Formats: sequence, structure tokens, C-alpha cells
Amino acid sequence: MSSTQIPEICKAFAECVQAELPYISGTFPLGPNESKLFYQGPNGLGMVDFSNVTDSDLEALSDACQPASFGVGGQDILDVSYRKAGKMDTSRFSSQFSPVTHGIIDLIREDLFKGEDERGIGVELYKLNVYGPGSFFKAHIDTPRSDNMFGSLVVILPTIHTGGSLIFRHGGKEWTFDSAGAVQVGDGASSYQAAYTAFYSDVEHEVTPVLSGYRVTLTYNLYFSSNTAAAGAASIRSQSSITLAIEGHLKSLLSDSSFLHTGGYLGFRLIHKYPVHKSTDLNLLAKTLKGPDARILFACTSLGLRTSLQAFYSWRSSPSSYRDAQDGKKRRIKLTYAMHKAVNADKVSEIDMGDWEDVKEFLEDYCKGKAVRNLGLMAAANMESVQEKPDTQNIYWINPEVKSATKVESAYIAYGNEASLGYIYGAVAIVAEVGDPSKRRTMED
Ligand SMILES: O=C(O)CCC(=O)C(=O)O
Ligand SMILES: [Fe+2]
Repeated sequence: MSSTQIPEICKAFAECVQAELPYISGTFPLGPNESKLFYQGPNGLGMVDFSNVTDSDLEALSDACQPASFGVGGQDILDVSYRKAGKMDTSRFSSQFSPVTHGIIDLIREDLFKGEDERGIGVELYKLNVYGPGSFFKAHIDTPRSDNMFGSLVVILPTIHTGGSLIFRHGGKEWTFDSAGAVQVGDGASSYQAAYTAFYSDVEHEVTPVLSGYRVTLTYNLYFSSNTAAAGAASIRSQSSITLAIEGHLKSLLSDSSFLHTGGYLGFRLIHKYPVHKSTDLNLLAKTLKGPDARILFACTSLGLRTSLQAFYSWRSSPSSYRDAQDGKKRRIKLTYAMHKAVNADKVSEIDMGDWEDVKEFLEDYCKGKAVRNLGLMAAANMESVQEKPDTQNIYWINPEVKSATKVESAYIAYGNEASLGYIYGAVAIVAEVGDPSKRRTMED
């Protein structure tokens, strides 16, 4: 394979992966028994009927709200230059409407998780918000309120308003959902419909200023529950043209015997961010991958490749050079190890980080890490000789490194002049094992 073809295929691959929206949106009709919202106002019980809502109803609801805060570093902050809106806690209102009865959960499972998720999806009402004229919420990322929380669902109730669009940004791309244009407002007779959008927690979003009227939303936390999801999603995955295109690009790479001609790993950096910590089971995490990440994993398994999620740790010898035991020469060393789980931080405290042999033994024998070598383009295309090293796997990264990558963090006590807390990070990625070209052909037959 020529060294120009590989970047081209990787670029086409990246375009496929990025073609995916990081959110879903749409509308649904509100039935006659689900149009009312009751709330505790300053003068007793209040009610808004969204089948025929008036401005004074909405003004009263807005007046009953408190200023909305937002979360920064685990704290709730009030700052009207960042977020100007009213909020009401769930203890103070009750809505007749529930998103569960409208099939939105099935859409989330199919569209956001490609039917890959085996865990059930739970929905929990979080807040009511009222955005009056001039209200907005600047660009932010939602803070997951637990490890299980993966996203938010926002339902925009049918009221006449302009502005208040949602802008989403991810992977350098931007999308706008004009929810004001999507809702259909009732007049007591004709049908009326609410709008909804669901998105992953790590997707940046903002609400543009409301120009006129009131924008009323119900926000729900989306989380994984222990219930098993409904079966039957498999057909949705295999019909997807994006997954097939991703598979096609990987096939073109692998069908050329000069690409990774001695075998190795294909590495895919995760496109979305996930909450992981030292006890996260990476096998379980693999079952909850978001949209494009789920597609990549699925495409690799469909091609018969052994795939897994692994954490990559890079280690520099400390000090930055060490003396080789065999020839006595000084060497600078940076090694990368792929592991199926986080490094055991407690053990790190017991290792003499200055003793390179000790560190290696720890990483290889204790952590069961596999030394990997990042291949450059010329080496992957077999245009440059690669010195074979036993026990080292070659890896070719298909997509570039991203700043916001998912990292698994382990803290350990570092002993220096004073004991302090040190951290080691493993970057989590999808890994597909690729045999040498003869084995690849066997795999396809
Ligand atoms: O009101 C919306 O559309 C989004 C609200 C939001 O981003 C949030 O509550 O975190
Ligand atoms: Fe948000």
C-alpha cells in the first residue's frame, strides 16, 4: 500500500465517523390528558394547560421560579452573565406528561447507542426551566451527576416564542436545533406538539437568547439502569449505512498485504468522553459506547477482528535516561503499555521509579501490560523497515489524538522529600488485533 493511500482512507473513515449527530431531536403530540402542569406558586397551587396556554399563565409560572444556577467543579453557581433563566425543582411541580410513554427512550437507545447497549436506560425528571425574553444559557458541558448518567433529555413545551435555539458542538462541528420553530402551539382545538432533544453529557451546548415569549422546558437525566434493554436492536445496527461505510474503509486498509504486514493493532481513540476510574471494568464500558465509538467497535467485530477497550500508559524512565544492563550505555526511554485495566496505584508506591528494570517488571508481569510501539505512516505502509522487537506490538492509530480524551486516573503516594500524591493516567482507546496478511485472508473466508 502506498503511504498516500493510508491517510486518504483514514480521512474518509473520519468523515464517516463525524457524519453522526451527537444528539437526536424531534417532536411528539401531547395528548389531551398530558397537557397540564401543576406547581406550587407563591399564592398557592398554579396550573398551566399547554393545550391552550396564555401569556399571563406563563408569566405566573416564570414568577414562581427561582434563578437557575449551573455547576462548576462540583459547586452550584449563580451568574446571570452565564445563565439567565428561571428554574423550579421537582418537589414543587408535577407534570401530566412523561417522555417514557412517547417512545423517546427507544429512539435514544437506537440512535444514540446504535442498539449496542445491553443495559436499560432510565429517565429521571431533573428540573423545569422557564426562559423569558432575554434569557439564555451560554456554552457548557453538563456535569454528569453520577457514573451512570450519560446524557440529558430536554422537552420543550408548546408555547409561542422565538429564539432559544440549542446549539451543539462536538469534534469541531456545530449543529443548531430551532426548538421554537419545532413546537406546535395549541389553541384549544387543533393538535399541539412538544419538541425534544437528547444528547450525550460530553457534548457542548448552549441556548441562544429568547427574543420573545416564554420557552418552558423539562430537563431529564438519562442514565443506565440495571434492567436489561429490550431485545431486537440488532437489525438496526446492520442496516446502518454509516457502519457499513466504516467497515468498508477498514476492509480497504486490511485487504492490502503491505499494511501492517507483520500484524499488530489498529488503535481508535475514543470520540466521546466517558466517566472512568481505576475500578472501571473496560469490558463493561465497551457495552455503553456512544454513537460513533459504538459503530467503530461494531465494524471491527463484524470484520472478525478481536476488539477490546484498553488503557494506554506511557512511561518515561526517571531520570530521563537509564544505563542498559547489557552494554552499559545510557538510554533515554519512553515506553507505552496497553492494559486491560487501570494500573494498580497502591502498588506504584512500592516501586522504585528510578529503577527501570523494576518499572518494566511491574508493568509487564504485575499489570500484564503489553509493550506497544506507535507506528508512523511509512512504517505502517511497509515503506520503512521496522526493527522487530519481541514482546512489542505495533500499533497504528487511525484517528488523531484529541485533547478531551477519556483518561483513567489512578492516584498513588509518591515519596520524594515529602510524601505527595502522584497521578498516572491511561488513555482509553478501542483496539482491534490484526493478524499478518495470511491470517487476515483466513479470517475473511
Ligand atoms: O434548555 C435547554 O434547552 C438546555 C438546558 C441545559 O443545557 C441544561 O439544563 O443543562
Ligand atoms: Fe446543559
